[in-house]
Amino acid sequence: MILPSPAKLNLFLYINAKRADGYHELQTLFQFLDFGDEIEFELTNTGEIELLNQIDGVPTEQNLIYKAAKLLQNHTAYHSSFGAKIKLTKRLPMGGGVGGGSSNAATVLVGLNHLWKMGLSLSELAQLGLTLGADVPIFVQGRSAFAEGVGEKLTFCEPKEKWYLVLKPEVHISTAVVFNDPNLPRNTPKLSLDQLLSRKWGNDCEKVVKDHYSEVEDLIQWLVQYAPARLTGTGACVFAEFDNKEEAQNVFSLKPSGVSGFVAQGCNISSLHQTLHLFS
Ligand SMILES: C[C@](O)(CO)[C@H](O)COP(=O)(O)OP(=O)(O)OC[C@H]1O[C@@H](n2ccc(N)nc2=O)[C@H](O)[C@@H]1O
Ligand SMILES: Nc1ncnc2c1ncn2[C@@H]1O[C@H](COP(=O)(O)OP(=O)(O)OP(=O)(O)O)[C@@H](O)[C@H]1O
Repeated sequence: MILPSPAKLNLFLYINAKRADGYHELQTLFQFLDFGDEIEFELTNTGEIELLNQIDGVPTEQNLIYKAAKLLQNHTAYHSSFGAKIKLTKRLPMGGGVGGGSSNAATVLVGLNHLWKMGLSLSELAQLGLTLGADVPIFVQGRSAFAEGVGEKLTFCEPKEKWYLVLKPEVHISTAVVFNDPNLPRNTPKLSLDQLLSRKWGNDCEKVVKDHYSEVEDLIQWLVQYAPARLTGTGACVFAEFDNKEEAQNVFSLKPSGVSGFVAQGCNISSLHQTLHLFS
């Protein structure tokens, strides 16, 4: 079985506080894209989790695909003979702010729960997923949402499904480093979703990321000539929104050299959940 592992954008992202455990309280609007990785599963009865390909620089034990499969496997001893061979087709930039690793973890949790017939609900899987990363629950739930807490308190909503040009400069940005930056704004007042929806959208990480990475600043400056543009997550990807695919593709064809990217449409039901008919 082959399942999609889509990207997300943070259409806005505000940081409201730093918690005692070091994590930050956020208010963010997540939407999925109809573009992402793919994960192929073959069931086995060996009890082993085998990754058929590796990600450069990520040891198997740290690969979120492996961690998610082990987490689910260890959740009930009853299923201990269930194993899987897993193959990843990677298209999403790593450390890009489009949630590739978290999405991979969620596709494995939802996919193996289905294939191993474990019967866990999406809420139970989201709770398990939160132990792997703050962005895993949204991918498990599979519906666009306004997120609070560290990203796990979800209010589902349906932002316009616009077309996006997503571009990545040639830099890798660590989420932890951005959140640890002393100059990061951490006190944006919490607002209601209605208040946030009616304002111009922004990302509190953008200024510190631009200050440290001139490539990000330059790319945003270039993109805003054509359309509203900003950072997703903690970067490095930036995105611009368009009303139709042609306009997005036109600007893509003009992109500066050394920059990679893709054009995709926002979607309020993730391609994973559409494939598994989870909401039909
Ligand atoms: C920036 C976002 O992508 C927005 O969607 C997410 O909040 C990040 O989610 P993620 O990549 O799943 O992040 P995690 O792997 O859980 O955390 C990586 C590191 O980022 C910091 N972190 C992350 C999320 C959060 N709400 N506050 C934080 O301070 C912590 O230092 C943590 O050690
Ligand atoms: N299956 C995986 N796919 C991608 N990255 C993985 C995976 N497993 C572990 N990682 C590690 O997680 C790091 C972050 O990867 P990811 O692609 O999720 O970043 P991101 O898009 O910035 O995420 P976010 O938007 O959630 O901050 C990588 O640099 C890599 O070391």
